[in-house]
Amino acid sequence: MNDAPTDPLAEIRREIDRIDEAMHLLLMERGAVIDRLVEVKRTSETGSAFRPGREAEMMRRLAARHKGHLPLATAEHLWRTIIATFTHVQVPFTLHVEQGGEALAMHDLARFHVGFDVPLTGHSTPGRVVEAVARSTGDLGLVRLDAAPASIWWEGLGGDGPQVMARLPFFGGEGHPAAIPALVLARPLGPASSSETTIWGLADDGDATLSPDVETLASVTRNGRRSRLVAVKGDASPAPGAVALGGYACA
Ligand SMILES: O=C(O)C(=O)C[C@]1(C(=O)O)C=C[C@@H](O)C=C1
Repeated sequence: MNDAPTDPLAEIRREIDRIDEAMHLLLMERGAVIDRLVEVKRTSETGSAFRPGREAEMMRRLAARHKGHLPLATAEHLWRTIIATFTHVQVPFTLHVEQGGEALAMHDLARFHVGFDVPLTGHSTPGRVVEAVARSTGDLGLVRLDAAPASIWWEGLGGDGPQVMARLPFFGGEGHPAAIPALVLARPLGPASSSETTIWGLADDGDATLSPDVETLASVTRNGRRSRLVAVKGDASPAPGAVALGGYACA
């Protein structure tokens, strides 16, 4: 009989190694499943593998089962990195990031969401991000949600051009490491996008009032003409003449 005392630290480390190996094996297995997904998914229709509605569902489930010491933001970052990496594996893309003001926070937000396999290109204004996404087939854009921006940058959204696909931070909350408010842009993705909340652009002479459930995200007044970017739950137009500019799912 071997009655040598077991080293509790060595035992715990063996447990950690077992868990790490299982996680690594599962991640590699996930990669093989993605290979099968590529064959059945009709990515060629949009030129992008990004599926924001599906990602929102996955994030909600992640939050619902989350407990213990690991911060939810860390779990979110790990999964965002995994998902973005597998999005890039399916169809390579660049993330165009507005880095005019708050450049460091925007860079952190980008890396929090896409990890390090997705290349980033910085742009000095949101308008340049919109143009870069418009010129691409499947690139994504990240623009800061500034309530009083220097330009009506959303004039470049809509139609066949870039649209709003997600709003960040998805969870946010106290102490979130990447909480700068921003919008994710992409060329139209068809049914892969979400319109739980829709985004609209509208202009008036400064006299139109909107219903209280309309959230104004940004507003610019020029020569007495006010242009606003607004968000509304559901898909009902907030005002006559409002132009739909995308939509997103919330946590
Ligand atoms: O479900 C898909 O369509 C996928 O491409 C898979 C996956 C993932 O890695 O889970 C990757 C990209 C999408 O944005 C959503 C999810």
